[in-house]
Amino acid sequence: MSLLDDPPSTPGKFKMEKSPYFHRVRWHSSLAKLTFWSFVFLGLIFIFFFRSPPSGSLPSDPSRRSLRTSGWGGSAWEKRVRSSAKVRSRNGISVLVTGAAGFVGTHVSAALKRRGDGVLGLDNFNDYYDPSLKRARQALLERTGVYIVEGDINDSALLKKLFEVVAFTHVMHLAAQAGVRYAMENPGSYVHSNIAGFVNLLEVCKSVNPQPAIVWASSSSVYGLNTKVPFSERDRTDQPASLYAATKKAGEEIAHTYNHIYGLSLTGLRFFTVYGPWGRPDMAYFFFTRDILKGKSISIFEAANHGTVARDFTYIDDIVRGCLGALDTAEKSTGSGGKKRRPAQLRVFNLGNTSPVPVTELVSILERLLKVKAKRNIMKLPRNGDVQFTHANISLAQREIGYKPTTDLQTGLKKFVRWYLNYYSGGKKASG
Ligand SMILES: O=C(O)[C@H]1O[C@H](OP(=O)(O)OP(=O)(O)OC[C@H]2O[C@@H](n3ccc(=O)[nH]c3=O)[C@H](O)[C@@H]2O)[C@H](O)[C@@H](O)[C@H]1O
Repeated sequence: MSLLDDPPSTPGKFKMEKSPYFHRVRWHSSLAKLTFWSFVFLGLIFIFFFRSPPSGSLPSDPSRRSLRTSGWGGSAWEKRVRSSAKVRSRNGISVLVTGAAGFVGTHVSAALKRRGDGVLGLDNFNDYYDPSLKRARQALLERTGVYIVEGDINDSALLKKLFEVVAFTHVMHLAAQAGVRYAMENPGSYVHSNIAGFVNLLEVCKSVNPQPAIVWASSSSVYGLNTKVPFSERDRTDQPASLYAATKKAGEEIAHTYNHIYGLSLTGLRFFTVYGPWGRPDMAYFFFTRDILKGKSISIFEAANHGTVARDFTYIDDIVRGCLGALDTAEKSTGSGGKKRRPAQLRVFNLGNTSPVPVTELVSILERLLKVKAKRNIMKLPRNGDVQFTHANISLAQREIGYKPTTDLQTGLKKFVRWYLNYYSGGKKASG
C-alpha cells in the first residue's frame, strides 16, 4: 500500500515525508491532485449556478433536519399572499406569523383570521416532530383562508419579498427551535433558528418602510436556576439551565439592541409550558398520553430527596388571548430606512397560569381522562436542561395587555384528550 493510499492521520506519521520514495511519487501526485481539485471546483460552479433554486435559497446548515423550501414568487403566488394578508375588518392589522404551522402559530393565526385581521403564515415544516401534524394544521388554516408560505426565517430574499408584496403592520414571530432537552442533541438547530433566524428577521424588519411592530415568543426557561417564586419579569435571567433557554435569553438581548438602534417596537412573551389540542408531540403531556394508551411505561422526573417537579402549565386559548393582547397594545416602530426617529416600545411579559401543578398530578389527571392506569417509572431529574419548577407572576401582563388565564389543567387536558383521541383515531399514528 502506498503512502497516498494511506494518508497520514497523526503527526507521528508525517515523519514518513522524509522517505525518498515519497519524493519520487510527489510530482505525479501533484498532477493528480491538480486534476482532482479542478474537477471539484468545476463541479461546485455547476451546482452553484445551475442547481440552486431560482427563488432564494437556504444557507447550508448540517444541523437542520429535512428542511425544504418550495418555490416562491410569480404573480399567482403574490396574489395568494396578498389575499391571505388582506385585512377584512375595520381597524384590523396585517400580520406575518412565522412558525404558523407550529402549535401556537396555528392557533394564533386562526384567531387573528377569525376577527378579520390579515394573516400570512411562514413555516419551514422541519421534521423536529412529525411533519404530518404540521401539514394537518396547515390544512386547517387553509380552510380558514390563511396561506402558509413554505420557507425559512433565515431566507432574507424571501422575507424581503414578503414585505414587498404586503406592508405588514405586525410580525408575530413564533418560528423557533423548541424543546429543552433536545438542545443537547442538536445545539446547532437552536443557534440556527433562535439566534441567526431571529437576527435575520429583525434585519429585514428594521429596513422596511413602514417597520412592523414585532411580538415574539421568548420562554419561561429564561428564569433558569432562579429560585425566587413566582417568577417576575424583574427577576434575574442570567442563569439559563439549557442551551434552549440561553438562546431565548439571547433573543431578549438581541431585541433590546434592535429596539435601541433601529426603533423597532418589540414585545417578548415568556410562555410557560403551553399545552392543548394540536399540541407538540415532543412535550410530556402529549407523549405521556400516547404512551399511557399504548401501555408503555412513562418516566416521571423527581428532584433530589424526592422533591416535586412542577410546571405552570398554560392552556393554549389563554396564550392566544395573551398574544392578541400583545399585538393590540403594541405601539408602532419608530424608525425608517434603518434609522430610529425616537425611542420605541420594548416589553417583556410572562404568560403563565399562576398555578404550578406537579408532574405526578398531570399524570393522574391523564389517567382519569384516558381511563388507563399509567406505568410510572420515577426517575431522577436528568441534568439536561430541565428545571425543577416554574411559576409565573402575571400581574404585569394583566395590567398592560389585559392577560387573564381562565383554564385550569383538568379542563385544558380534557380538551386536549378529546382532540387527541379524535385526531389519532382513523389511522393516524402519534409519533415524534
Ligand atoms: O415553558 C417553557 O418555556 C418551555 O415549556 C416546555 O418545556 P417543559 O416545561 O420542560 O415541558 P415538557 O418537556 O413538556 O415537560 C413538562 C414537565 O414534565 C417533566 N418530564 C418531561 C419528560 C419526561 O419524560 N418526564 C418528565 O417528568 C419535565 O421535567 C417537566 O417538569 C417546552 O417544551 C419548551 O419548548 C418551552 O417552551
